[in-house]
Amino acid sequence: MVQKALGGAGLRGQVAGKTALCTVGKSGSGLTYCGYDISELAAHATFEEVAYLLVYGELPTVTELEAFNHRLRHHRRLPLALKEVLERIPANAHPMDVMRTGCSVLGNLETEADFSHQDEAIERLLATLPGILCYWYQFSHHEKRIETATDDDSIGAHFLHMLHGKKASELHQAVMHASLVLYAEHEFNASTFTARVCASTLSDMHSCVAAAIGSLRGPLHGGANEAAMALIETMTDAEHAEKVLMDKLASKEKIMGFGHAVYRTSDPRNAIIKQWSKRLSEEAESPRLFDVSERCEQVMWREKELFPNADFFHASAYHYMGIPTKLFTPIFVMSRVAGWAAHVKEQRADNRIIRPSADYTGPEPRSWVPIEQRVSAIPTE
Ligand SMILES: CC(=O)SCCNC(=O)CCNC(=O)[C@H](O)C(C)(C)COP(=O)(O)OP(=O)(O)OC[C@H]1O[C@@H](n2cnc3c(N)ncnc32)[C@H](O)[C@@H]1OP(=O)(O)O
Ligand SMILES: O=C([O-])CC(=O)C(=O)O
Repeated sequence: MVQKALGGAGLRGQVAGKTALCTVGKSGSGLTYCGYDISELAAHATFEEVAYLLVYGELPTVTELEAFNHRLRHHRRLPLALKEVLERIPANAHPMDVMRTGCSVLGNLETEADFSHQDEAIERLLATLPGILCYWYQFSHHEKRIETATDDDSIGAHFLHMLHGKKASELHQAVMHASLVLYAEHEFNASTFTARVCASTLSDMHSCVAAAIGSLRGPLHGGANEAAMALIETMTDAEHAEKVLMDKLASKEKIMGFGHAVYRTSDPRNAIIKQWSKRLSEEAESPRLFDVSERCEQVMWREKELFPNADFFHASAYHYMGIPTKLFTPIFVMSRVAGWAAHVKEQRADNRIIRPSADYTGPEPRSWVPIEQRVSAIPTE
């Protein structure tokens, strides 16, 4: 017998499986990765340490981290065939489509032979996704064929180096670490659940990650950081921000970067990225974007009791680092691939195909009608 869906639309509140990777909103607003609080990880860990924690289950020792970092640096070079595909993707393509295609092409060229090679596939994806994005971006926008094998110590610094053509400052490297740590993992969010559904069919790692990229692309999920930027850049100052938001709320528009499916009072990642955005605004001596964002936060709480999620202050932070808006969501991919891959491993380790049921809402059984006797159901003009 089909059970009626608990928790209503969107499977909200339903437990759909087990994970040892992450808790979201357990104490109302908390977030942990493998038992470590997000505020501690964002303050002390590099992104690579967090990726290691997720993929291998424990924080690395000094030797393990050195070896991991070495492998990630060593694997940055893109295969020629992948570069040739990237060169054919036009400049007006959506960069998330570039990421999805890049992941897919890599899967063709370096197919995960069997699950005993999953860690190699994961490390290669972590190492190459920034290069896939920047190689396409620089070629399609500036006709430059860049070298994707930089000697930067971290994935964040490596990305900024390829994007700007010079080494990133200490501050920008620190912001990238925090940002990538914050985005790395979030339990059964839409894109991770997509990856797990794909993994549950015993599919390969690249298919799981490509499917997850497709889910992350939408503005209700990862795409919200770009949509938030599109909103705040229209705001000339805090007073104007107030007016824009009040008009939008009056016309029942959704404000991207606010609200959450699980957290009820705050998203713990917000306070952290907000602090970094403030630091960057001070460095840039350009407070407008930070000020309008802060006013948005006040208005949304006052009017709707909605709070900024991880995406909202990421918009101003990334903008202050000179990152083009359309590259915001792909950065989320560079980070979340660690979480997706960890979930794929977890699913594979204790698998049963994910196949829920549906409440049927269609017509009662009816008789077959031969085509010549059918009356069109489409209204004529
Ligand atoms: C990293 C991430 O993926 S974080 C999420 C990024 N996404 C966004 O920022 C997009 C904007 N936010 C949203 O669309 C939603 O808040 C989601 C998708 C994140 C969560 O959706 P839900 O779980 O369905 O939201 P929830 O049930 O809390 O919504 C409650 C009410 O608040 C409203 N609401 C929720 N978010 C917003 C918002 N950003 N702006 C205006 N109203 C909102 C809903 O429309 C709903 O109103 P209703 O009861 O009159 O229909
Ligand atoms: O958990 C969610 O639904 C969305 C989210 O914040 C994330 O994936 O980081």
